[in-house]
Amino acid sequence: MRVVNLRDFEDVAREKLDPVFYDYFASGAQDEVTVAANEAAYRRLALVPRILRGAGLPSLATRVLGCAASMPVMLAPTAFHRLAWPSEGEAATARAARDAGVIMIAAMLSTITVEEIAAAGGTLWFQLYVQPDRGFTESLVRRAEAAGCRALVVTVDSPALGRNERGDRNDFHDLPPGVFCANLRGDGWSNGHVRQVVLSPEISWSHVEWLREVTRLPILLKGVLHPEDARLAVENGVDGLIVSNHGGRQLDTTPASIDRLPVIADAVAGRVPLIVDGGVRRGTDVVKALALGASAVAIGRPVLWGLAADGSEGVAAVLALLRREIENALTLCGAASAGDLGRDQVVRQGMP
Ligand SMILES: Cc1cc2nc3c(=O)[nH]c(=O)nc-3n(C[C@H](O)[C@H](O)[C@H](O)COP(=O)(O)O)c2cc1C
Ligand SMILES: O=C(O)C(=O)c1ccccc1
Repeated sequence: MRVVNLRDFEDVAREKLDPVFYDYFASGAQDEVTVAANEAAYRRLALVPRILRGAGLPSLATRVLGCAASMPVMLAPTAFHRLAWPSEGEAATARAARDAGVIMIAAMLSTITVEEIAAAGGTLWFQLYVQPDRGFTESLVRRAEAAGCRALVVTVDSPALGRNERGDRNDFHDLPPGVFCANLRGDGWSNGHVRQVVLSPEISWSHVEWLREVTRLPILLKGVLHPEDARLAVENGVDGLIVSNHGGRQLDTTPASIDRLPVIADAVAGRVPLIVDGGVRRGTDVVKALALGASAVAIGRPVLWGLAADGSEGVAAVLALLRREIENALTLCGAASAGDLGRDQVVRQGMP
């Protein structure tokens, strides 16, 4: 099959993957209302091009929290890459990210260690699920720092695990033999089994305050949907926000993340950069997010589809396709860069 866009990669991946692993990657919580909503919301937004601006070819390069990126797209943290590409897992993903010049957010629940991921040499941020054991949490932060990670992404939409019914039907509750949560192994605390990860309802702003003391890395909160929480985050010294519903995998029936971006952008009023993820599949989706106030987007599943299809080269192909689409969409919008886009260039389809 000839692969010409990001969605095509899902078809290739579905053919190659163990159906249980495919379901793990593709699925969301319960009725998967939010999974569908994330993509549907982009379709309901319309782009209004400006004309005759003589913008020339657009420039995609950007900086987010001091990190240079060749385009405003990063790799969202996703667990368990060795389920998609058993031989190398996250190492293959990290090479593609490095070669494309994009930021990879390494998941705490990676199947090789953060040090092994960092060995690729690209720009890495580290995603953390705060564990009730503060000593253990701090040791993870120190490892991420020592490995050269440039920001800490604290996932805050997971006071419990979402109810994944495809996983229940498939009886998929732990990793296959030989695959582990590599960062959680070998210090006596854990042997790397998924069940030992605590998604705790006790995590609160006090943990964010504590992390602020523990590390000098920029801290982003991932999974913000309420503007009041965005305001509180800024007041608590957070450096950036990821507007996200976890790709519809946590609380089902949350709004599409792109539909929350404008209210959150109003609440933070430019004080910290915003990243949005969930349902980004097209260059036009990226342009809509940028016009509505995002500094960058993050992509989750498309990276896993590329990885499952062809390892590092598959991820590289996904990023190359998306880059071309963003360039094309910006050009057709009359914009020389993201900064040229106005919020007035995104309207609701069907509205004037
Ligand atoms: C298979 C899979 C595993 C994920 N694992 C994590 C994780 O460990 N930590 C986290 O913060 N988000 C995790 N996410 C959520 C992603 O970071 C991101 O929010 C989401 O995938 C974006 O939606 P998209 O897949 O539609 O691009 C995961 C998502 C998927 C699909
Ligand atoms: O699958 C996920 O989305 C995820 O974030 C997660 C959380 C806990 C264990 C495994 C994966």
